[in-house]
Amino acid sequence: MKDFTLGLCQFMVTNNKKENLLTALNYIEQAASNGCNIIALPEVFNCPYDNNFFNSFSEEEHNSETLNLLKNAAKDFNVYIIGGSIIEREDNKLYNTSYIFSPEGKLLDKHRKVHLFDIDIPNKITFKESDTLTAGDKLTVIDTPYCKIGIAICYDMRFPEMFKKMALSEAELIIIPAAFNMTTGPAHWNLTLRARALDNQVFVAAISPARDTTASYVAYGHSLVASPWGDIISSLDDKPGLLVCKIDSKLLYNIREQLPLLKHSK
Ligand SMILES: NC(=O)CC(=O)C(=O)O
Repeated sequence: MKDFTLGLCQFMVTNNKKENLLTALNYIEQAASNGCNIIALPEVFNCPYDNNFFNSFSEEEHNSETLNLLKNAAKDFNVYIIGGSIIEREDNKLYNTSYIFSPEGKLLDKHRKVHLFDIDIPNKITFKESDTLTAGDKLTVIDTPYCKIGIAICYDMRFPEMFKKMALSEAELIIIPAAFNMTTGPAHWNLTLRARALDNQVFVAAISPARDTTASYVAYGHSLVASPWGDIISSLDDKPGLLVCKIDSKLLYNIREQLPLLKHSK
């Protein structure tokens, strides 16, 4: 692992795909001009997070205006892009999928959300992703010249065993496009992200859409970076914003040496 600068783009997602793509591109350009080497977008960043929109906003990988834009942006700005997630369509099935591009514009890998968000908290929030989506079934850890990056999507973060597997596959940074809501966000967002970082002695970066109180699903916001010590080293509030965070590789090496949790794990 070596030092680098991470950019998290937290913006408002609307029901106009073209507008969302333009916003994403503007944020990527701004992050690149602030020296970011790795830039990440929110969960389902080109479409409202709502089952009613998923099918009509879905795209096939081989013919996707969103993936073309991300690929070209990665090349034009010479950066790694963790493309939040989009609704991917394949063989009449829909997936919540994150695509990762290299600075050469090469598709390095993709991660399909493994744990679908099916919850029912009476009078608070009910959501059933499995009404429209199919779950992914693989772990995603990619190698870059900066560090090994694990990818998880939102509800995946609640499953510590998945994060342990990524850490054992040598992930040093885990990036999580996510969209918690106004019930689970205040209760669990910081706690869960800090715990995943501390347990696995990795940097954790979570990127949410900005909060839109008029949306059917109101995202919590609060994109953040947690360190391998388990503290929050940089964060946003609920409004649109760009988070630029310098990642100090020494921090990870020192913490792993001084408190060798991964070595002692049985
Ligand atoms: N939206 C999700 O996938 C997860 C979430 O909001 C939560 O776990 O809370």
